[in-house]
Amino acid sequence: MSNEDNVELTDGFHVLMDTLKMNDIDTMYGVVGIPITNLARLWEQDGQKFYSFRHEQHAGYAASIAGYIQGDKPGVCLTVSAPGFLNGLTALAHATTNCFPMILMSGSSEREIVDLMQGDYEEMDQMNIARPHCKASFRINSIKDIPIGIARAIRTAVSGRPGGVYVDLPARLFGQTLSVEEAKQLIFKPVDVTPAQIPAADAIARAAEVIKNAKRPVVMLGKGAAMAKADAEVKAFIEQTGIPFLPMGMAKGLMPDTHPQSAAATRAFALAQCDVCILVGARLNWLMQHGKGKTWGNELKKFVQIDIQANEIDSNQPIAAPVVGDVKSCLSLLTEALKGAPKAPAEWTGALKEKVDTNKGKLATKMAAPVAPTGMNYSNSLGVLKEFMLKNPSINLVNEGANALDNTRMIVDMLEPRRRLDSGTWGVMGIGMGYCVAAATVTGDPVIAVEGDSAFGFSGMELETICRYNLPVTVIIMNNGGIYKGNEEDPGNGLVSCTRLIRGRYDQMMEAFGGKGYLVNTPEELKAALEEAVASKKPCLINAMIDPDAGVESGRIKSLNIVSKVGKK
Ligand SMILES: Cc1ncc(Cn2c(C)c(CCOP(=O)(O)OP(=O)(O)O)sc2=O)c(N)n1
Ligand SMILES: [Mg+2]
Repeated sequence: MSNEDNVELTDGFHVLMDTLKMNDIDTMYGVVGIPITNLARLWEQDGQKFYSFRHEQHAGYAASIAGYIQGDKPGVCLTVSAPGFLNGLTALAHATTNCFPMILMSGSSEREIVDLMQGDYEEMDQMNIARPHCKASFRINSIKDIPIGIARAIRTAVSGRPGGVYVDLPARLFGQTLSVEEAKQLIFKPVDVTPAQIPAADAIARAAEVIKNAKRPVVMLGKGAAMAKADAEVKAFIEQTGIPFLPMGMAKGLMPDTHPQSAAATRAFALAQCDVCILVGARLNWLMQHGKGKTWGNELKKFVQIDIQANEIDSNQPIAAPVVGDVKSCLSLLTEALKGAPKAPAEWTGALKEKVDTNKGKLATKMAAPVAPTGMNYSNSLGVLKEFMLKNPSINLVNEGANALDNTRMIVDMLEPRRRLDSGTWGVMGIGMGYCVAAATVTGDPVIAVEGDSAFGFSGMELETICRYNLPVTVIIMNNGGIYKGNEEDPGNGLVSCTRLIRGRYDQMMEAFGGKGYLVNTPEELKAALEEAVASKKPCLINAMIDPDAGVESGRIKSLNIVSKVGKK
């Protein structure tokens, strides 16, 4: 395109696309509509990937977990203005809470109309609405600012503690033009967006001293260590020190769950009895009972905390040895400082090993239990998946629900890092199908999703998306016919229990979109279906009928559900 001076021109669409490509971004997840449909069309015509979803929240979850898996590059979600932006905002907040690097880009109304509240099409002050829910919120008003605006968004999303960034794109920006020459001068790739952040020498010395004097140390591995891809550094530290480790949900597989130093099978005993806990990219939040109470033996432990965010230190408990920096740098230096130090005391590691072996024996008995007439339970069904994943470790495992989440996390061992992708810090329901699309498209590996039947309901329509892109995804519905359980009595007066669901034929839902559905009632049927489904590399859904009475209310966080003191009035 050129103007009367015969100068070759480009426009906002192409400067944005060229800037994203310059930063190795070749994929967007989203839902098209005014004013971004033609951006998505041009993006695909340029040979880039656009995964078109049925709801922006799931496109956003896909972008959030794509960022987590990639680590040094954010996932990108593109939405229309106002309602589309708001649908994506939950996922942006989820990314920020979980420290996943993600960019939400939404088309928007023009400032002058929004600021005078003159009633534009889908009018909303999106940049300011997003700001409290993400690391940063930018608006790009001029075509010349696109390169620096995207560079800022990428660096903010991936550097330091990663998180979500919002980029507001007023519709008129796309129609602005600029000479191709000038655009070439402006477009750049930011240098070193995830710089090493080296901890202070005295912090390393202090932490090494605390660890050397520990009688009953334990390491807690968080998803921050998994996302940092500190696989080698974690292995070296754990094996040189001999210290037992506990992985948080998404850190499973960073060290194989079958490793002899894993204390996961006796987490409660390890946390209550330890005297020093070394937090590696893990926060002392609600998932760890804030580092206090009976979980921790009702006594203050000595904490060593490795975290890239300085103000995470002392968030819940005093930290005896804070080590602020990136996980790789911190662990390498700490391992060096501990060279030659005695390993963790055999008395402690032996006591843990004994407990681990006992608890694993109990679980094995539960997994081998015969199926009751009322259906499989979580143990004898997930025992099948446990065996399958041990034989096929390079499969992405997506997981959400309550009992479906807690039991899968406890029963199914992970052998590889960044393969277990779950509800994360918020315990949000609805991440399932979006995560499946991203895990399959980012890694190219098969995906298995273990879904509570209620959790699946939040994103179930994206089965059509999964079928449209013919992705190697096997969804297992743990169908107990309810939220937590499926047998709660109806309250009478023709009302239906608030926790009950239809124990439906989700397998037929998958068949409706051309995928393969299986209905299974026994572990044997589940095993056969799982093997066939994953081998097919096609979209499949296994509807696993689970005893409605098998679960417990709210999994292991029942205490968070306040119960009325006055009962029914
Ligand atoms: C967005 C959202 N809504 C509601 C909830 C509350 N919730 C809900 C609705 C869950 C579903 C539990 O039922 P399920 O069928 O998925 O799993 P199980 O029946 O196997 O426990 S777990 C849970 O915390 C949530 N965490 N997130
Ligand atoms: Mg359920």
